[in-house]
Amino acid sequence: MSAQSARSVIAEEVQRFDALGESWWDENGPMAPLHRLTPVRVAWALDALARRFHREAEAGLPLSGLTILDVGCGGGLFAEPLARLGGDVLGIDPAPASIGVARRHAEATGARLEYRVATVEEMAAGADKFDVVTAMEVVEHVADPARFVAEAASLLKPGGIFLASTVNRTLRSFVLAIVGAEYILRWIEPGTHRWEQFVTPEELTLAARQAGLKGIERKGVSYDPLRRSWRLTDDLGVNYQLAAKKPA
Ligand SMILES: C[S@@+](CC[C@H](N)C(=O)[O-])C[C@H]1O[C@@H](n2cnc3c(N)ncnc32)[C@H](O)[C@@H]1O
Ligand SMILES: [Mg+2]
Repeated sequence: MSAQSARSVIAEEVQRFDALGESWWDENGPMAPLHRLTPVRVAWALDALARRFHREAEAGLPLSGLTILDVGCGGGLFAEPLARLGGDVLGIDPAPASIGVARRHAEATGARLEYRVATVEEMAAGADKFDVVTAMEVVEHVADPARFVAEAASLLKPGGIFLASTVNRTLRSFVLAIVGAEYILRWIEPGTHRWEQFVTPEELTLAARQAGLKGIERKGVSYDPLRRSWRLTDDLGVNYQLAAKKPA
C-alpha cells in the first residue's frame, strides 16, 4: 500500500501540501500562520508533557528520553522544535516532497530528528510505540478523523500522551478561518480548508474517548490582531488543541 492510497488520506489534500516545497519554512509565505502559531503550540505541548512526565519545563532539554511521533509533520514546523527540546522525534507524512524539505531543513539547522514518508496506518501496522503522539493541524485534512485518532492512539505506550490541534466547525470559524484568513487577508492559500472538514471539540473528544484515552484537556488558541500573535484562551470557538492520556 503506498502512503497516498492509505484509508486516512485524501489525495488532493496531501498533494496540495506536498506542492509547498521550500515555502514550508518561509515565515512570510503560505505557512506564515503556522509559523506564528508555533511558539504558542510548542509552549502548550511542553507544559502538558512536563506535567505528565514530571519534567522541569525550563530545564535544558526537558523532553529528553521521550519518544515522540509527529503524524502529518509536513515540513517539520512542529517536529523540529520538539527535537530541540530534547525529544527523540520521528516525523511522518504521506507527502514525500514535504518530508524531503523537513530533512533538508533539519540538516541545515543541525536539528537531530528522523523523518519518514508514512501514514498513521503504516505505523500502526508496525510494532513501535511512543511516549507521545502528536497530530497538529492534521485531523481537518484526513478522510475519517475518528478513525485517524484511533490509529494514532494505538501508537501510544501505556501512560503516553496524545496531542492534537485543529479548527472547530462554527459560524465564527467559517468567517475567520476561511473568509478572513483565506479570502480577505490572504494569509493562507484560498482552498486550504474545507469548513465541512473542520472538527468540533465534541467530535475530537468523543474520538479520543472511543480510542480509550482519558484525562482530556482542551485549550483554545486565538489570534490577537493587535499583537499579531496567537495566545491561549478558554474559547474553543475557532482554533483549539486537545491533550489526552492513554491509561497506564
Ligand atoms: C496544515 S499541515 C500541518 C503540518 C504540521 N503538522 C504543522 O503543524 O506544522 C497538514 C499536514 O497533514 C498532512 N496530511 C494530510 N493528510 C494526512 C493523513 N491522512 N495522514 C497524515 N498526514 C496527513 C499533510 O501532508 C500536511 O503535511
Ligand atoms: Mg489546517
